[in-house]
Amino acid sequence: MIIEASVPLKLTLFGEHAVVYGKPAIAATISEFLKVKVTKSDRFTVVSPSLNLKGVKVNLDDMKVENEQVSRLLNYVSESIKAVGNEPVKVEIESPVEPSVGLGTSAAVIVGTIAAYSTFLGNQLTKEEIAMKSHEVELKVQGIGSRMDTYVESLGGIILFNGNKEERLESKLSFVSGYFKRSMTTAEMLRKVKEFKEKNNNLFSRIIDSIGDLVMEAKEYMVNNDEDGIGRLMYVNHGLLFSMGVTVPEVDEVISRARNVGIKGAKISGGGAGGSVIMTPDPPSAFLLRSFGAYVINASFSEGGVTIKRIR
Ligand SMILES: Nc1ncnc2c1ncn2[C@@H]1O[C@H](COP(=O)(O)OP(=O)(O)OP(=O)(O)O)[C@@H](O)[C@H]1O
Ligand SMILES: C[C@@](O)(CCO)CC(=O)[O-]
Ligand SMILES: [Mg+2]
Repeated sequence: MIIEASVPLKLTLFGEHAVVYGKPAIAATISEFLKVKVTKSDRFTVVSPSLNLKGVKVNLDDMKVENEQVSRLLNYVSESIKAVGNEPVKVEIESPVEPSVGLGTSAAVIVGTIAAYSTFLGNQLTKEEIAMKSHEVELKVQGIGSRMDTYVESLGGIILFNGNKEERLESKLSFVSGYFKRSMTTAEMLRKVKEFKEKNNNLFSRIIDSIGDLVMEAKEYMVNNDEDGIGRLMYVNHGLLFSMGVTVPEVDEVISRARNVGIKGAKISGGGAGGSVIMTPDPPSAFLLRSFGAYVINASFSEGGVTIKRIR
């Protein structure tokens, strides 16, 4: 039997990082999908051609991986397997993008593995159950993190996260997105933001309060399809992320240039330190991203979240 889960990647439209400290945020699934295939096997194996390990196949028997770098790359997969069962399987991951680009690849690996492996074991979970289990795994591996990425990729759509509530949003707005090489993973950036918080507690509170306020304003602009309003807030959100050290010069340059050439809005999307950048869909947006070396992706919104099918 072969089970395949297809998981949409996501954009964080507003509120990344602040959401980890209880502030609202908006995320949306896009039309790029990561696939996880689970097949019967006599030993645990993970195959992921997009992981830059020069074609190494890793044997996860006993869930022990000797090489530390490999272990770090695979711990989202191995912890997801452990959360579901212990019957040996081969897990194959096929990603449309490189790992760690701010598009929720970590969440997609977890959601896909949990969805496919639990179905393989005859225990089909609801999307809410997949979301909940996936968040536990992401938190365990990263140490810090919100439920936003795992939830939106499990259920799909445009979702406002506000405290422990989720609100589905309808909007005709669209975004252009491209990603840059990252200098650190989201887990590392989350620790950096925590250090910033510890050194600047009052300031940090005021910055994330402002992010929270602009997210609630952005919600109104989203549902009213107001691209000018959304664009203005994208630059403000980016500036507040800059102030906490979440951005890198290459990305700040492209955002600055975007404003200079009249693009309505631009900001990073996701964990930062490079990674994904989103812009309003003005004529020069995709060209500008490419001219700065970004890889442009299909950022049109998708609905429905994770899908699971039996291949054989
Ligand atoms: N194709 C893949 N195969 C196996 N593991 C992957 C794959 N893609 C991502 N991962 C895992 O996810 C990690 C990257 O997670 P990270 O949170 O840094 O990026 P992201 O989820 O794309 O960004 P963000 O959380 O900001 O949206 C990788 O180090 C690896 O452990
Ligand atoms: C940076 C962050 O806010 C979004 C990453 O996509 C982390 C999280 O919410 O767990
Ligand atoms: Mg992630």
